[in-house]
Amino acid sequence: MAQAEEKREENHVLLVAFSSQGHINPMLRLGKRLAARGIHVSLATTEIVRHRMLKSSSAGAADHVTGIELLFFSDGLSLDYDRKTNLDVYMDILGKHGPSNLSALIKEHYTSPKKLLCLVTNPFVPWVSDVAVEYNIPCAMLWIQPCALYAIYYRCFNKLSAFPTLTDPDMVVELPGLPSMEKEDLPSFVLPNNPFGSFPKLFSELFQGMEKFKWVLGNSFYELEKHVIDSICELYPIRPIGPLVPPTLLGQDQELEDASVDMWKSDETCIEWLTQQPPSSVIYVSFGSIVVLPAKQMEAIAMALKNVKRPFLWVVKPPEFPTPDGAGQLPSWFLEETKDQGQVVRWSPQTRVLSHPAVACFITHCGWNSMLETICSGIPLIAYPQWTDQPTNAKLIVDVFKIGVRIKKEADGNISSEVIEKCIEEVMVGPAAEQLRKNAMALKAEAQKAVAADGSSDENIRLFVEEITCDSCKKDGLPNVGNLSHEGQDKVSDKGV
Ligand SMILES: O=c1ccn([C@@H]2O[C@H](COP(=O)(O)OP(=O)(O)O)[C@@H](O)[C@H]2O)c(=O)[nH]1
Ligand SMILES: O=C(O[C@@H]1O[C@H](CO)[C@@H](O)[C@H](O)[C@H]1O)c1ccc(O)c(O)c1
Repeated sequence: MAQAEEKREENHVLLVAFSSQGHINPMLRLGKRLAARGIHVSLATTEIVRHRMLKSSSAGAADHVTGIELLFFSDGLSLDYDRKTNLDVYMDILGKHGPSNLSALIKEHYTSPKKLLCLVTNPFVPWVSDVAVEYNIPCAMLWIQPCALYAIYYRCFNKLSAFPTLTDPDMVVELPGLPSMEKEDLPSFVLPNNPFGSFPKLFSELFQGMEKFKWVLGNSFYELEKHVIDSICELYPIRPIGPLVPPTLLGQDQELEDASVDMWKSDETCIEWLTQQPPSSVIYVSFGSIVVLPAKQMEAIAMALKNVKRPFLWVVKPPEFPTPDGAGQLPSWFLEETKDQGQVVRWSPQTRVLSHPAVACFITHCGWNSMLETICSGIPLIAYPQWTDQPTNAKLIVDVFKIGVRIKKEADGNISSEVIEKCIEEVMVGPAAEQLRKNAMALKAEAQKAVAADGSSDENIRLFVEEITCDSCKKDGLPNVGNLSHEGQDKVSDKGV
C-alpha cells in the first residue's frame, strides 16, 4: 500500500472535471497525452458521474479509463436530484461543498499532496484553484470551449470592452481577433436577459482571479483560431493543445485506445444502417446531452427532414426528468411517415457516425465537442445553437471557419421547416456546398497536423510537461508564457510577462 501511494504521488497530475460528458472527455484525453509523456494521471469528478457510468454499461466498476484512475467526491446533492432544471442551485451547492470534499479526497488518496506536479481544472469548477493553494500545488485550467469564448469572457468579466446591457441590449460587440458580433452571436451568459445568475458570478470570479492559474490550456488548435489566440496573448495567454477528440478522428494509429467515458448507452445499430446508405447522403441530427427542444421546434425539424426526402439519422435523447408539453419528443406522425427514410436513436456512437462515409452533414446545437469532432471528420454543419457558448460557436462556423450555415430564427423565436430545408440544400447541393466541403476537409487536415509529432498542439503539450516537471520552474514559479511555437506569443516571453 505504502509503495502504491508513493507511486501515485511520483510524477503525478490530478485532473478535476465538472460532471458532464462534454467536460470530462476532453480532460481524459489531455490525461492520455500527459500519460504518453510519462506522467501518472488521475481524474476526480463528482459521484453522479460514477452513478451514470455504472447505469450506462454492464461493467461492475467505474474506477479506471485506459490507465487513468477515476476518483469521486460528493457535490453535496443526492443522486436523484434534478441538477439540470435547478442549475443555479446545483452550481451554488457544488461551489459550497466541492472544495472541502475535493480537499478530503486529496488527503485520503495522497499521503503527501504537495508532491503532486499540478492540479488541472476546467471552467465550471474554478474553485479547484483554491484547493491547489491549500496544498501549495500549481494549478492549470483546461479551457474546454473555443479560445474565442475564453477571449470574450476575459474581456467581458474584466470590463475591458463594452457588452450589451438592459439599456442597450442590441449593441454590436467589436473585439480584437473576432468578427463583429450581434447579440445572437454572443454567449448567452453575457447577455442582460441570461436567466442563469450562477454563471456570470462564477465567470466574474474566475476571470478576475486568473493569476491563480499558471497555465491556461485550450481544447482547440492554433491554426483554427490564430487571430483570437494572438489577440489575448498579451492579456492572459491560452495555449491550444487540441483537438481533444478520439485518436481515430485524428488519423492517428487505429490501435490507439480513446480515453473517454459514456454516460449513456449508444445504439450501435445505426452504424449497420449507415453502411447501407449511399456515400455522403445522410443528414445526421443531434442536440447533444443537455438541450431539450420545445415541441414546436421538434415539429419543424421533423417536417423538414420528411420534406427533403433524404436519409437521416436523428438522435432523440429522452429527457431525464419529465418535461412540459411534449418538449424533446418526436411528433406522433413522424416515425410512421418516415420509416423507410431514416433512423431515430436515443444516443449514437457520435464520433463513429460523423466519420462514416455515408454522412453528408450535421444539424447540431454547436456544443464544442460536437464541433471539434465534425471538424476532424471534414463534413459541413448546419448550426442550430441554443445557449452558453453555442451561439458564438455558430458564428465561428459560418463567418470564421466557413464550414457551415446557420438556421435563422423567425421574429417570434421559432424556426420554420422551410428555412431548415433551405439550409440542408445549401450544404448538400451546388458550388457553395462544394466550397463548404473543401473548407471542411482543409480544416480536418490542419487538425491532424496540429496533433501530429511537432505540430503546434503537440509542441504545447511538450512544453507544458517540461514546465510542470522542471524542478527550478516549480521552485521559482513560472512566467505565464503562451504558445511558444509561433511568433505572436514569443513576444510575450521576451517581455517576461
Ligand atoms: O448521440 C450522441 C450525442 C452526443 N454524443 C457525444 O456527446 C458529446 C456532446 O458534447 P458537446 O460539447 O457537443 O455538447 P453537450 O452535450 O455537452 O451539450 C460529444 O462528444 C458527442 O460525441 C454522443 O456520443 N452521442
Ligand atoms: O456547458 C455544459 O455542457 C456543454 O459543454 C460544452 C463544453 O463546454 C459546451 O460546448 C456545450 O455547449 C455545453 O452544452 C453544461 C452546462 C450545464 C450543465 O448542467 C451541464 O451538465 C453541462
